[in-house]
Amino acid sequence: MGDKSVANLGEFGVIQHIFAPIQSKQGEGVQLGIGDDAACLVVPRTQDLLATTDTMVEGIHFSSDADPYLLGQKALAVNLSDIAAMGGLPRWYLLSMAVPNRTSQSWLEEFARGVKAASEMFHVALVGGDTVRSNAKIVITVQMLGLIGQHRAVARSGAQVGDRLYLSGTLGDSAFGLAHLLGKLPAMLADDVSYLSRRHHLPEPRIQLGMALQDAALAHACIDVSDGLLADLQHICEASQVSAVVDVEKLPFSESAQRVIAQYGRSALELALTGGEDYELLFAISPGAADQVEKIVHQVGVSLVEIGEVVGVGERPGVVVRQGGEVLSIAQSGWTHF
Ligand SMILES: Nc1ncnc2c1ncn2[C@@H]1O[C@H](COP(=O)(O)OP(=O)(O)OP(=O)(O)O)[C@@H](O)[C@H]1O
Ligand SMILES: Cc1ncc(C[n+]2csc(CCOP(=O)(O)O)c2C)c(N)n1
Ligand SMILES: [Mg+2]
Repeated sequence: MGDKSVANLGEFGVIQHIFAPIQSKQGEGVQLGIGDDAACLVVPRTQDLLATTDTMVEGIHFSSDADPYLLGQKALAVNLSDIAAMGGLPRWYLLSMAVPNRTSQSWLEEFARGVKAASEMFHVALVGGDTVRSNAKIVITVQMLGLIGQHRAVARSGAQVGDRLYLSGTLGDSAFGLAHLLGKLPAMLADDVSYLSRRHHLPEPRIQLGMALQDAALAHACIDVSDGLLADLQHICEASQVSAVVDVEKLPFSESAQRVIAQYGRSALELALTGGEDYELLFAISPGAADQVEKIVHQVGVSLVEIGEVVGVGERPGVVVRQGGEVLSIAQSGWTHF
């Protein structure tokens, strides 16, 4: 197909030749999939349905020269991460694209190859979508549907005073990778650039962790860190009507991130806490449940560290960051679109 534009294929050509082949066989629980006016899905009687959506816009969520294969994987990963944060099992998804005429067929094919790779890796089935022309930028929307036991969804609103706050994986890698790509934080070792930019382009949705926490009824509240640790912790605080204290000394940083912070100091530290797109799980558990956390670490093979605690609400819900006994004042808590 070379570098011909998608305009050569036409709307139904794009669906038939590029998107439909992502789903080569009927997914489990799919009564009607791609090709009808709506998909028809079988939700088992004993389960609740989780539904989430995330949009990615060229120039806002990814640069025009981003690798379409990785972008396809990321479009799914950010949605899978939201299902993970609820403790559910992702099952089905819809994919909607607004595509300008200038887009090449090979770009779209690579994108679809990335979507297919992620959907096979995480066992989710494409059941529909929408394909339209854009007069400017590429816009990608995924809606992810998942299943969870009845009334078992882990909300943001259950954090209790005295709870310990835990974070999976490491913090700030994605923000550092992006900053370097955008020409900020230029001084980095080549190995760090490749690790950090990979963490930016290819987040790992913590599905097994979310399900294990839910299964053990361990997390009182959970959120995935997409806007930044401080912003997303603030969301838990507001939903739960509590406040939180985070200790910088406890935060988990990768070796690459530690080198960036050593090089750039306070501004890099603030970026790690506020940059976002970590797609790690942040959750609150009872102070007596630390042993169970260790079991889950072994079960799912993802590191979990205690980063702070839940405190009384005070005047209003808020997050305090402490370092060496002092309170750090950080102006921006995370990413906002407007
Ligand atoms: N246009 C909208 N209409 C209805 N609900 C919306 C709309 N935009 C966002 N929401 C809802 O508001 C809540 C917060 O949305 P937000 O997009 O910040 O989710 P998030 O998981 O915190 O972030 P991310 O978008 O990075 O996944 C979610 O419950 C979402 O479904
Ligand atoms: C080119 C480019 N510039 C900036 C960013 C950073 N960025 C965009 S959206 C977002 C938060 C999550 O989005 P949402 O809340 O929409 O899920 C972040 C941190 C990027 N990824 N690419
Ligand atoms: Mg989320």
